Amino acid sequence: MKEKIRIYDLNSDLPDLEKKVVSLGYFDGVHLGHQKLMKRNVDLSKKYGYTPSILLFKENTKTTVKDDKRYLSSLEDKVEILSQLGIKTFCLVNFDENFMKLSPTDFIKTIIAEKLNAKIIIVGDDYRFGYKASGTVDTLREYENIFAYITDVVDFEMEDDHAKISSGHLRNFIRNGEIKKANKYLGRPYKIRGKVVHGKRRGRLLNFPTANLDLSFPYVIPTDGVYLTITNIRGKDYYGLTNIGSNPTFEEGDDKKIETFIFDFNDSIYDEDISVEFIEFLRPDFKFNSAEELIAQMDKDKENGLNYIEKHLK
Ligand SMILES: Cc1cc2nc3c(=O)[nH]c(=O)nc-3n(C[C@H](O)[C@H](O)[C@H](O)COP(=O)(O)O)c2cc1C
Ligand SMILES: Nc1ncnc2c1ncn2[C@@H]1O[C@H](COP(=O)(O)OP(=O)(O)O)[C@@H](O)[C@H]1O
Repeated sequence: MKEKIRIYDLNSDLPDLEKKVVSLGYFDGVHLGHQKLMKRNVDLSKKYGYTPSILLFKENTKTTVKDDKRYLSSLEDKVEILSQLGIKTFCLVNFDENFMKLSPTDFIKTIIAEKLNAKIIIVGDDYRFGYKASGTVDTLREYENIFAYITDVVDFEMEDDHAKISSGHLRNFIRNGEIKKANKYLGRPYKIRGKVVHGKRRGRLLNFPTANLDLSFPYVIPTDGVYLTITNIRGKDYYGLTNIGSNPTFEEGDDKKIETFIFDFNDSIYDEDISVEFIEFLRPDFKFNSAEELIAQMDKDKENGLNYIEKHLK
């Protein structure tokens, strides 16, 4: 069932005076740590009769990601996942010059108090805000009485080696092909979206047609190799094998491609929007000596994929 949500644009809509519990952060990937904040948000909203809400940026120009300009989730992905967790009002703001220049106290006064009418603010321990990220949890606490809100700080969720779960770690796990580990801390399979585009039309000749994906967003791309995946087409899920690489058997130095051979599927899906969820890394990408050797390996990949589904996913 689709959750009923509301979008409130801070740059163009009139201030929304509904009393809110607001989670603050960037929330790339909406991982288990982020999910803990949302659970707290929803619980407190229920208890006090406020609206479970979140403040998100309209653009993906977060400066703290530094040179790392790829992300785990688009705004659309975040809204989908967060609404399933019970967030009802999505407050969106441009991450522009004006916003970046707000001092911590101006951020509290204009954004938290005047525009959001936040009664409870939910953040993680390391939350920073305002010009040059100079505002901290202590700053939030300092102004609670003046602006009539309270600050609720949620503990970190930990990885098995006692590091805190972080979007940065998850981006690295995915880049290294450590899909299972990433999925564990995401709390769901890593998912990318895009449109199906034309390739070299070789797949059909090999008896392994592949849907080539043109990403709809600068997603973090898993390391080259073959993965067991779930492709969603027109609302239906299909298992399949996704190859990430530049087809070294056939061509050198070509652009990287993300292409999926979908099990039990036989239809034209050019130009359609699909999503691909990564379940398991099966093997690295190789340069084979011939198309026949590649086909023999793809047959084995299919068998391995089907065995994995039988053993772990049924
Ligand atoms: C399961 C699977 C595994 C693949 N593994 C490799 C590989 O190891 N090396 C390689 O050069 N190409 C690999 N490919 C990619 C094929 O070369 C590619 O699908 C084929 O050239 C078709 O390209 P096209 O979509 O442009 O028609 C793999 C494709 C699939 C579906
Ligand atoms: N089982 C399948 N898996 C992937 N694509 C399929 C499948 N069956 C049909 N198709 C269609 O065939 C196309 C892939 O054929 P292929 O010969 O690899 O062409 P291209 O090089 O243009 O990707 C896909 O984009 C899709 O429209």
